[in-house]
Amino acid sequence: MPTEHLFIDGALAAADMARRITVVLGDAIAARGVATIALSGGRSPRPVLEALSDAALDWEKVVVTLVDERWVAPDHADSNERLVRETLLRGEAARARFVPMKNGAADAYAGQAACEAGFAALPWPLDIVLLGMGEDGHTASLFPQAKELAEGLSTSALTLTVTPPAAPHQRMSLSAHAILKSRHIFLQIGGAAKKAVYDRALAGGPVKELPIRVALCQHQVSVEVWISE
Ligand SMILES: O=C1O[C@H](COP(=O)(O)O)[C@@H](O)[C@H](O)[C@H]1O
Repeated sequence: MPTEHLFIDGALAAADMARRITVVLGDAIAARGVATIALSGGRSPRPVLEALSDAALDWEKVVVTLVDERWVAPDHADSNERLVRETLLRGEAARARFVPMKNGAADAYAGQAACEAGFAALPWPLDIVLLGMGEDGHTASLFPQAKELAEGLSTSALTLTVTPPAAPHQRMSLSAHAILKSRHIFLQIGGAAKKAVYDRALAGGPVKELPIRVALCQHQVSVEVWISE
């Protein structure tokens, strides 16, 4: 079972999560000289990343990358790289090394090999994989109904290309294998609708219907969940 941190307010949850991330990254630097974190996109992480940006960390020793990315230019409004650059990689935190998922290839399928090579060169296991969840139960870009979902759940590669069935843009995503090859999984669940999906995912059912189960229902890596109303 995941460890749950319960908050009445999303801002308090975000501040607490940022504090916990700071501790884990600081401990990683002390133990191994480097700390690694993979971040999700979407709306949920914004306040966490803004708070984390002010953390007193040796940012030169921090590697920041992504859990998933939309195949759009890095200045596009839907770009997760843009989100991370605008919210986290400011001030002292700009000294962190950012490893993007998007590269210069014409599309995500053509860019897959270079993306995988970039991830293979990271120091594994990653210290933190910060996940979000959609109301359809997707996490990273592992979408229910996606034709690539079976691959995402079974491949030994770290990344894969996904065309979401009902969301815009081709995506790059961490595979389930990569998500579980981390020291800590942190998950944000904000609002009643997501909480209901989260509860359903904990209760059971096939991973292909609620892919978030891949992170929640396993014994490989510790999971902490920040839940807010
Ligand atoms: O498409 C995505 O959605 C999920 C959830 O996003 P949110 O806006 O509801 O927080 C996100 O975790 C994932 O990284 C993103 O690409």
